[in-house]
Amino acid sequence: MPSIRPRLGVNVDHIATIRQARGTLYPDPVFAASLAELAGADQITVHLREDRRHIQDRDVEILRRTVTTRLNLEMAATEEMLKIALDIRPDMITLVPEKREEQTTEGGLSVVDNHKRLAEYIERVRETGAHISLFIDPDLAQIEASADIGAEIVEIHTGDFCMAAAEFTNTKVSYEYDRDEELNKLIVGARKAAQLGMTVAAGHGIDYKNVLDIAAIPEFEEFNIGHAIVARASLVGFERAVREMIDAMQLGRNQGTPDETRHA
Ligand SMILES: CC(=O)[C@@H](O)[C@H](O)COP(=O)(O)O
Ligand SMILES: NCC(=O)COP(=O)(O)O
Repeated sequence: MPSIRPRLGVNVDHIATIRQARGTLYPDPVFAASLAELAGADQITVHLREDRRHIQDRDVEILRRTVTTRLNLEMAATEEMLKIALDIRPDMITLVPEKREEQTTEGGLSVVDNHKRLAEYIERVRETGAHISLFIDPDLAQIEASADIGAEIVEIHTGDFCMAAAEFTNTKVSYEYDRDEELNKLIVGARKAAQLGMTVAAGHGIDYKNVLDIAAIPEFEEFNIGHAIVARASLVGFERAVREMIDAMQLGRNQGTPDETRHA
């Protein structure tokens, strides 16, 4: 496998989280997106949540006009979001599950349980002309169901592995997961999705350390990373934070996954 680094989609949601915390006009996720692109980001990702807790409609509208790479709109599979997507026409749409009360996205879409509804919804999303991605858990049944309903891309939820890989955390969740088991799910899931002909992306909870093992998995062509980059940017600056993530992704990709960890 070539050691070309995966594409980086920089998620600027949490720049908007800081802005919304005080109801100010700053910091502006639009400016952050431009800085990310200047630093080498391949894509800008935003999640327009139904409760508008961070990204606002105005952000998506301006980003559509200013992003020069690719705009990836994450959204719930609702009528309201479809209308916005048809108006905005992002380059890529990632369908994600959403719960109002969650602190952050807790799991992937259940394509298995919502097969018919999602298949019909995807057909309507195609009218936007966007590439369509489904955010799913590293679960073989979900991956097969995604291919079955015609997903071009799947973004595999890396959150459980990232929690398991966390050495220090202020939550107890990390201890519920086994690191190697979770990594193996990503390896096997990414391989399966690629075999089924889908482009494979990774996202959620990825930081400067755990990215090394995930980027080593050659089937992952794209990463969407937000919280860790925004957190680092608050201390070292946005462009540097993006460049350091790109370097870490390249390092991980170069190191590769040892064959003995690639269980079928
Ligand atoms: C779908 C996903 O993993 C990200 O978009 C994540 O949702 C970032 O935003 P939140 O922190 O609001 O969940
Ligand atoms: N889809 C995942 C994403 O866009 C960013 O998630 P996170 O890095 O903020 O956890």
